[in-house]
Amino acid sequence: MTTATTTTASPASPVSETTAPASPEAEIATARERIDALDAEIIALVRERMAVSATVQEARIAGGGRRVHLSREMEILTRFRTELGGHGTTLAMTLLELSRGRV
Ligand SMILES: C=C(O[C@@H]1C=C(C(=O)O)C=C[C@H]1O)C(=O)O
Repeated sequence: MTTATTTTASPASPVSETTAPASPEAEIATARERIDALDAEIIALVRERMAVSATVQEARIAGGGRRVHLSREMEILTRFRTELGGHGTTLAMTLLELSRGRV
């Protein structure tokens, strides 16, 4: 006969209770490693975005259209502003300039 095992939910905690508190220096070093990893991912994503954007632009130009599509850019600017505020607009403008050059 099998007996049911009961599990006790542990309280949500971002830090293990068995781990001693890290020194400020160790905490900073760990956080900076994560920042460096995130930055590497962001840079790879920006490069991928530039390549995908170039595909769209080349297809449109091959079809007789223009490189720039302003209403689509407005959608992107609005999304970034909605999510991130004024700096989101700045970030989106930089991404657009990286992706299609200066207009
Ligand atoms: C990639 C496109 O072409 C251009 C580049 C854009 C972008 O990088 O997001 C957006 C609009 C266009 O100016 C598109 O129309 O989707």
